[in-house]
Amino acid sequence: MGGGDRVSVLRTKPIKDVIAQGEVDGSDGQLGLKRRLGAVDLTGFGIGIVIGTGIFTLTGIEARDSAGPGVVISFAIAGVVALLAALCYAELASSVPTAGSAYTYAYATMGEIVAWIIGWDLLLEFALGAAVVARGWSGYLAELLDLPTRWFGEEGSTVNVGAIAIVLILGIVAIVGIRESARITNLLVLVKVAICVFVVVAGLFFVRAANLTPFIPPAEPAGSGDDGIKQPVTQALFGLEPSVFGFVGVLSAAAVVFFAYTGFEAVANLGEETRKPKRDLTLGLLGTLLISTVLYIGVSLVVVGMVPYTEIDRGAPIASAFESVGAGWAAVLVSIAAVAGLTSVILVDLVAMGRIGFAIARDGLIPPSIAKVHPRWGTPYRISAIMTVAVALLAGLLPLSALADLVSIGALCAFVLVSMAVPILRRRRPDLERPFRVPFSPVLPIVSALACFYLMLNLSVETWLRFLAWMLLGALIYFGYGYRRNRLARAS
Ligand SMILES: NC(=[NH2+])NCCC[C@H](N)C(=O)O
Repeated sequence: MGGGDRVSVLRTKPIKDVIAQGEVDGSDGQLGLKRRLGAVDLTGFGIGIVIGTGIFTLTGIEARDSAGPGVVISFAIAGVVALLAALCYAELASSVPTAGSAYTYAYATMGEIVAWIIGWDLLLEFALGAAVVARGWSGYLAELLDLPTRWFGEEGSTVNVGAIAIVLILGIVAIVGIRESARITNLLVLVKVAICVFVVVAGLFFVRAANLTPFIPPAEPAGSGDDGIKQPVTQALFGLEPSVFGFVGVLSAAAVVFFAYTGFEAVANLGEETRKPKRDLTLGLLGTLLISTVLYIGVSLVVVGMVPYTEIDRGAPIASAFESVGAGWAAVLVSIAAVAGLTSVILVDLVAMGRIGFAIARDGLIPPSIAKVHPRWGTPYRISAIMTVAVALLAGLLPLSALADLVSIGALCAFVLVSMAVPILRRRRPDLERPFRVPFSPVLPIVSALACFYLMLNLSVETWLRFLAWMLLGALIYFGYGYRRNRLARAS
């Protein structure tokens, strides 16, 4: 199944090459990473990147503007869709452990151009994920410590010093070592998960049934806000009347809060650094998703149960819910959890981003010299350093909060393709060893792809246009460089 007999943009990378590449040991000094992680570390990285801005801010906005207490159902729906994608990831990651995740699976199944599209898409998701959250981190810290918004705030700051600083510091941690990154991530995860559990348990005492009825407020026409390129693609395509609340509101909130689940795929990028990848990648991916879904449902239920949805705070819904019942001290804890959460999200985004870039550069689709692994730290330090600086500049100079949807569309696009890769790989390489198998294939992977695509259609026309612009830039780079210069092209 080599590429030589195919139109070259569709050439595929033989699966045995993919596996051999992943097994190169970093200690040879060459293009290989070192195996230093176990199942707990992987789950730590997963929860590290998942629980962050989403639960701490989107809960309030979506409950108030779109779903009411039904936002709990939105979190559950988004969690189920993410879980379907995670099952598909688990099958591919455990049978073909790599640093490139979706990019590499596509290279082995759907061909080079699709691989490049996913790789380029993942770079967008992870780089922008880090930048958007760094911006939020800075704003949160400014509020907590009363820092000047000129340098730290979201609005009106020219150069966001806080965002640049946090990206550079965490970028250095990511470069210095995967063990160091794992230790810090695990610590931050412990803090935020403990506080989330506390929020759920303590919050239950303040839940009032009256706040939860009606659970899904009746649908009503939306205000005039969502016109033109701001409207969801579904609405633009099918001419649906814009409405909020009701079941439609719950669904559109599910598309937005999906952001809160994005990032778990980062675990699949650590396949070459895991000691027992065949077992632990599955545990890491599914463990992350199960724990996060339970916590999200618990936290959102408590928030809408404590405060009438019409009065929920848009900026800091959880902290102010506790303030409103006179437990202001709990609000401090919640702020600590938020800062810990956002910090770990940025760190894991930077770690994963380096692995994706590493895998692409190793294949020569971008210059292979930047894939070099540091002899002592065992990390792809060149590509990580280049991308960290790029992310710091982005986060420092651009008001990014509007771009969070671009992170979601990037994740969803990868999920669609990963889901499709599962049945394709089963037919092409039927006797590959598969430590984990998605149940009910191909039905479940197809449902997963359709559900992710449906959520993509719920994002705005504007987001789609930006996404297409990024892809166009990618096409220029591919045909200008990678198409001719990559390893498979040179070998044929
Ligand atoms: N690669 C990413 N998708 N990064 C962003 C992760 C955002 C995270 N799920 C949150 O709620 O804050």
